Amino acid sequence: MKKPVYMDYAATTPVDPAVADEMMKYLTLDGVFGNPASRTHAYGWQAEAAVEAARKQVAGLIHADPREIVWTSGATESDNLAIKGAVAGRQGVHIITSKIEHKAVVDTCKWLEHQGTDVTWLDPAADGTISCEQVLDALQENTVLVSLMLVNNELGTINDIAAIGAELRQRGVLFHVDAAQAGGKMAIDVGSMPVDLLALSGHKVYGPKGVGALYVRRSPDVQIEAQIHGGGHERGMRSGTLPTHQIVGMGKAFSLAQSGLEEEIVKLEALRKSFLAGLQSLDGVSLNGSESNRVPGIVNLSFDGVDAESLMLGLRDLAVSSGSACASATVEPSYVLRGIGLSDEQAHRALRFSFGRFTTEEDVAFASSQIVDVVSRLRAVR
Ligand SMILES: Cc1ncc(COP(=O)(O)O)c(C=O)c1O
Repeated sequence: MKKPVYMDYAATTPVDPAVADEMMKYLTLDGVFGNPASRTHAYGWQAEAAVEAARKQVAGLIHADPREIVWTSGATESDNLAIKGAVAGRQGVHIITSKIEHKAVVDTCKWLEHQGTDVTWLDPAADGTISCEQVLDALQENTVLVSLMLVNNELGTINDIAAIGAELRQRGVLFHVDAAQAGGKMAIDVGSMPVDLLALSGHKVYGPKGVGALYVRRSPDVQIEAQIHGGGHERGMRSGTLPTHQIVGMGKAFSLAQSGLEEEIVKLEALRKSFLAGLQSLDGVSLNGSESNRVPGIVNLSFDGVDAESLMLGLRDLAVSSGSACASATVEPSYVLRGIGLSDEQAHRALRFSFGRFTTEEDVAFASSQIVDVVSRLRAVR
């Protein structure tokens, strides 16, 4: 069976072949399979050296000090560690987040809310962004943390994290940023972006699933409570034997992302233009989220008069996502699209198309022609 054209890079990316090759060297007896925490023999030392080299590569992409990188199992865990770790043991505190964060942040903040933490849930503007003023207006004397995403996973929109961070730094409020969808898609420099905690994921950047990192600023020094206890790995912040092959994979993936970043952005911008140009013959198509403040590889579109579920069924030769979560038998409209002001009906008409490193001009031309055909057909039988 011919595989559908993959247009769901925001869900996950294929592992780059160069990354897979590198990972294979860290698994078997003839490779570096030791436990990086084994201090008594060369097997451990070699594994530890590989982990530290990868730490440098991941730090490199965001211009951090390698000592500021804590390995985790993915951005979900990084978000949990950052948010719970910043609030742990503090009574009567207040935190701020938005209604369109990823579930890893939303559900973590809801859990804290149930434990008694006061949470302000900001409403984004219709373009999908949160403004500096909104954050400043929501601050209270007891605010200890703000958590916002850099790039929204459903819309591809970018928040002005540098401006918000500068204000929060002045006021001594910790700033956590979920950058899972930003890594490898835009330049990130923690030198000019005053954030304290920043979550990254391996599998969104052509690395393996099941590995991620949390950037924890050293200057000024940020203290968080560990959420997983055990052998005291990662300077006590996250215990558990480090998965050398996963970490080496994430390191290689991040170094490829760094060296190819500019070229990749140019390529994705061109693909996006071609994709949208291919849809020009259709009317009643609207882009969800800001026109300009966005990464090029994620495009969320609503099609007037067409239900996204039917559209997806018609687009059998494309792998896309609706951004809706299936809860039991009913398909809930995306809370992100509802969050930017779309009605349930409008949210049900949206699909997310995301492309990446291995997408070709032929792929996007095929995708847009399929969309034109299926949307026209569905509209004709209304
Ligand atoms: C914005 C955002 N945050 C967090 C996550 C969770 O990342 P992971 O799959 O590495 O746990 C994702 C992945 O979908 C995401 O898009």
